[in-house]
Amino acid sequence: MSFLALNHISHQYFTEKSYTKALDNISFTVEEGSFISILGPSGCGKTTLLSIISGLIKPTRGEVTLSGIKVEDAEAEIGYMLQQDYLFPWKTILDNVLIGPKVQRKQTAEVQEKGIDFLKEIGLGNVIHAYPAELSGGMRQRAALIRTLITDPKLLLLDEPFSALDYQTKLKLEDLVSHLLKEYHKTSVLVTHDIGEAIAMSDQIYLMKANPGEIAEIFEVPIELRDLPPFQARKHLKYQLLFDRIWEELNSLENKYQV
Ligand SMILES: Nc1ncnc2c1ncn2[C@@H]1O[C@H](COP(=O)(O)OP(=O)(O)OP(=O)(O)O)[C@@H](O)[C@H]1O
Repeated sequence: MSFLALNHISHQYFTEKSYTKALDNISFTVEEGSFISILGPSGCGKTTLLSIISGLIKPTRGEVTLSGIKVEDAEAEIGYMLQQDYLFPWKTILDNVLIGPKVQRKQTAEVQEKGIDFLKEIGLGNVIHAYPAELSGGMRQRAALIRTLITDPKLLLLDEPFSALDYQTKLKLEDLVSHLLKEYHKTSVLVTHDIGEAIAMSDQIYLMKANPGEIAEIFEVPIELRDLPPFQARKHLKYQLLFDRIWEELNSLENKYQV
């Protein structure tokens, strides 16, 4: 049985005057512990696909399963990291991290210790009692990741989590996030516009085309790159070769479909 399986997903948005065929017949599977990226031009349906994987949107056709269970029934197993951190400004970093366990009534001393350990591991040990406004954007995103990981989700959905950060912070955070996700053997799906980020972080890259949204091509990231931290992977010759292939494919898709 596949860990994550998308079976013939199609989705249409209906408005009063028109309808948009956002996704057409998308099927693929993701292995447990792997990291995949969904890459594509604006409007190709990346966010729609991620919302369907999360169970937030029910597709017009098809279904998504997580360990054989429909995602709508596996909500607790799915964690998110979004472009905005959505930390509560009136709560300390530690209290923000412990929101999930609190809501689930699982806020034990052990969980609190786990939260503190996680925060130390990601370099936030000295700000656990600070408030979000006292932290930089990169620090807040790190706290948001820990808030997600503390509930131990089976699947992590990352929706452009680094796109609001400055370039240097983004590169540092890619390394930290990648390290943590590998250490805890998480399965992750990243949506991004950034070819370099997709290559540096993923095992596979699903390139989408628009109108309607379909998987145009799947790129396997060379094993030599997967074993490296993203920052190091970016310096590898195979990174550059794959970057060029994806760049060309994206350009030809844009010319073909006038995106
Ligand atoms: N709520 C909605 N109602 C109607 N049409 C929608 C809705 N959400 C998205 N669409 C349309 O569906 C298509 C896919 O949109 P989606 O936001 O999933 O693309 P995307 O690849 O995530 O775009 P971007 O990279 O710009 O965020 C687009 O044509 C968009 O206009």
